[in-house]
Amino acid sequence: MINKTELQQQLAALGAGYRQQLAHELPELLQLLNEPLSDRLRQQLEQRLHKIAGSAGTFGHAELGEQARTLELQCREQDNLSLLHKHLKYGIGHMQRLLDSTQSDQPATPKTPELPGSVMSAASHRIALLVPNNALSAQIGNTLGSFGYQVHLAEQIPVAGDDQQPDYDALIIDLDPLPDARATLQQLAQQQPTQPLPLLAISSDNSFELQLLAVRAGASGFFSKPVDLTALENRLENSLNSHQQSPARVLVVDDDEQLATRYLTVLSAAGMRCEHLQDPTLLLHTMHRFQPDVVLMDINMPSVNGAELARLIRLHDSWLRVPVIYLSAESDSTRQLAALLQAGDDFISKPISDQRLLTSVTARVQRARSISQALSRDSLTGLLKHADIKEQIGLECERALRQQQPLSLIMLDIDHFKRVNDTYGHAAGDNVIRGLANLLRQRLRKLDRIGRYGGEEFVALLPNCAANDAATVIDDIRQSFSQLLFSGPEGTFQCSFSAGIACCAAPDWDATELLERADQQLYAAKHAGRNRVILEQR
Ligand SMILES: Nc1nc2c(ncn2[C@@H]2O[C@H](COP(=O)(O)OP(=O)(O)OP(=O)(O)O)[C@@H](O)[C@H]2O)c(=O)[nH]1
Repeated sequence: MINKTELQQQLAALGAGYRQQLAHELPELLQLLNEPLSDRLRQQLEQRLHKIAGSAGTFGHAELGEQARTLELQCREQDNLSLLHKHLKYGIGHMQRLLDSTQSDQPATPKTPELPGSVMSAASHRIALLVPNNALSAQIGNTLGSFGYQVHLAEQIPVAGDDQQPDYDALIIDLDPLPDARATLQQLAQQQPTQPLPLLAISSDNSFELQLLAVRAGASGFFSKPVDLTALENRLENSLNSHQQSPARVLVVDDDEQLATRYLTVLSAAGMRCEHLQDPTLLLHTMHRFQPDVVLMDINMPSVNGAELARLIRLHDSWLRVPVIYLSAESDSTRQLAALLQAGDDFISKPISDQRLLTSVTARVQRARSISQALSRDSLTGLLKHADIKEQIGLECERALRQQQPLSLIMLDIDHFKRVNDTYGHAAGDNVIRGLANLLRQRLRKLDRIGRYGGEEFVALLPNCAANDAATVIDDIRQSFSQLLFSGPEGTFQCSFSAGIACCAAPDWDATELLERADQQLYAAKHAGRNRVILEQR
């Protein structure tokens, strides 16, 4: 991701290019007015003014853009051609003067947009622990360590560095031993950066007042004592996930190359992945290849209009969840509504400021992602549902065969889970399921696929991973899981799981029965006494 200075330089270069283009375009428009105004000429002028009206504001020439919009409307509505001719001549001359009044070596650059916090990679998260009680801090440290977090003990509130980026990803704080918990929370509230990092507070004081102070300090979790450690880890993971999502993917469909480049520069600088599509005939191919989270669509393009393209996207079930936002210089609200009725989700009128563009796209992506998550993910664990993980098995097998790489499939089942439910209750059982799901997610790689296959049964797919390596990884996770302490009404308890592994690899690439083969190994592990991993021998 580029920094603020680089972004400013890039925007300044784009602004200079745009200014140069206007410096050619305006005299050309004036030249056209040397001829009498025909219907064809009037149409041509309307289109060219429309383009300026939609872009000038974005490049910092707001007044010039408004003048272009007024003239565009006059081209559309004024029947008296000689009067129109006079208005156009005067108006375009005024635009020329406005352009001249901005220094060519200092292009009118709009305010640089605020960049959201940096997007983290999948690397293990660093957690600062301000928990002076040794026993509690050891319990939390051990549990989080099992989940793969790097835990650091802090003696005082970690202070953000000069660049406002603290060297930890989340803070867990026990308020009880502090001399003044309220003052500490107030101090935290004051030093919050624009995008606060996850904060989890622990206290035996459950009062409304303290919880409110915690919220003001940016807390995303509040835990009473005794602390339910797996619930704490679960909240930590959710907070980190919403804080550090993978970059948004934005497809910009616009025939105006300069404007599209500016959108791409602004959005990319905020960490988004962007593509510009100029040739509408490549739309379906690009959607398929790039898989955008959101499409920004121009309305008026030479060969096809944006509403038609939005309808084309909506013909396909797999893209129903992708929002289409029209970015258009169309100011007529009846036409805007007509475009929305055909397809599409929102309308943003050009010119659009960089900040508004960023905010609109970010909000749309977040909403589309949470809807998609709710539809395809299991609500208890956030893992893929049965049908989705089965689909992934098919896709990953095809990919493994194509790339001639091994693919390991692991089936896991929690041992004697009925007994857990019967002894500690269904809610405690749910906590165990969630704990195993989080452990798998934290310890496996980003490219691995994990699904909840049945009640307490899970499937993990490890691409480009040989059977022996998969066995080592999952056995390590098995040991960590068996050491986790879960909380029930009668006190704490521990659980274990059994796992079976099958792999398709050279020279045998048969992937069709992979799931069944892993299931047989799982059955063998249960039969051999549980709490073990059995690898298919071939
Ligand atoms: N708490 C909770 N329990 C569930 C859920 N889904 C399934 N279960 C329970 O999981 C238990 C599974 O029990 P069994 O299939 O008999 O197996 P087990 O007791 O785990 O024994 P082994 O697999 O042989 O080690 C059943 O009691 C289900 O009711 C869930 O979402 N939450």
